[in-house]
Amino acid sequence: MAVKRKIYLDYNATTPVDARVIDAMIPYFTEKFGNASSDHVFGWDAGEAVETAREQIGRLITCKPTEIIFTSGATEAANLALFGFCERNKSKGNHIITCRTEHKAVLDIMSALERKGFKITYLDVDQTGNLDLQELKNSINSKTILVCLMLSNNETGLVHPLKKIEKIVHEKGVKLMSDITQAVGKIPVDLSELNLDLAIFSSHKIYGPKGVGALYINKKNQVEIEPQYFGGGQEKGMRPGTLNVPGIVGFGKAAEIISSGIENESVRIMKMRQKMESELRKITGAVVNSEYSDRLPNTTNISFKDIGGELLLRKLNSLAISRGSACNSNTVKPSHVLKAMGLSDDLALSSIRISLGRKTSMEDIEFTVMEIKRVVGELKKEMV
Ligand SMILES: Cc1ncc(COP(=O)(O)O)c(C=O)c1O
Repeated sequence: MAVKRKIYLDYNATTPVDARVIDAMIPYFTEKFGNASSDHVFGWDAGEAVETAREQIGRLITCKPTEIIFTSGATEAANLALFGFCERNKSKGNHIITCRTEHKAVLDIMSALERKGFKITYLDVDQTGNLDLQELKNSINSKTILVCLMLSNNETGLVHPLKKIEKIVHEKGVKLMSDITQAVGKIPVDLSELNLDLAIFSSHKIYGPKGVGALYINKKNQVEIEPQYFGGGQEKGMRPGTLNVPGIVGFGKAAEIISSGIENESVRIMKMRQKMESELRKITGAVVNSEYSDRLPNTTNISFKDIGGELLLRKLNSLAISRGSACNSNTVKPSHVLKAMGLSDDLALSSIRISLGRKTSMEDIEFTVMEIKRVVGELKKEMV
């Protein structure tokens, strides 16, 4: 099908790699191709570049470079964190608390941990996607070793009050892990203030390359995990294997670039989102999910009552938007996040996620609004 105009509005799924990031990476494929573990000049160059990246990332999230372990992405970091933590701490208890609206990268690991004998509490959320902090407090028992709650939701953009959560969890002597993948680069994330014990995030959400991410392990809080892979001892033995030097260099550069512009960019993006939502809300039956909650500036999740989401996306073929999270897009199951918020199957299926980013312009937004209004109007006519 010929598509005249293409607008990318799926920045929560992935982002284009910044040209400056590519420039920074190229030498590490060519003249500086060394293995960071090698003890000679090529290895030293590569090793130094990895350490620079660690510093750049540390500055973005305010943590020590030594607290960062490079992985292939947030999913691998989540596996290492959760299996590694549970294995190391199983003598202290077998209970973990998480939430129904977490990303599959966390929820699937929780199911695997359940099969290994761990007990998982899945906290409910209200219609806005928010947690009941009293319920969190009440769920912690003498067997609880870990609470795992994301900073911001990939589908709705909802931001959890992690600072308050941290107080509750630490007062009970329990450790706190967070999937900060969607928040990093979109809102300021300061780990020295949040006092998380473990955190996971990814390069490709911040205009860096795919296939590289990180696990943060809080040194001050003496968090310990058991390695899950064995080999050459890289990354303090936590993630052995030859390092993806070009990818790591790109991740570092992306972190450096994004850290200087978060505030201005979020104001620019918020303005566009406000304009878009105020227009889309005029469509009869349109509801913005998590609208009045603390939300990422770039994310809109909107339901159109009685309109099939699949048909809507097919007809909106000039817009790259998503139904629920990218990992769900091949299935027609309603989003587990929207279902947890109490939406019916039909309403959840009629929801789309629009996520704005660096290349989005006001003109794109005007076109998007026009297209959505036109297609929803057509679909409504077809229904009568
Ligand atoms: C909240 C969240 N967690 C984890 C992931 C997985 O990240 P990665 O693709 O780096 O494995 C994603 C990506 O979609 C995400 O949005």
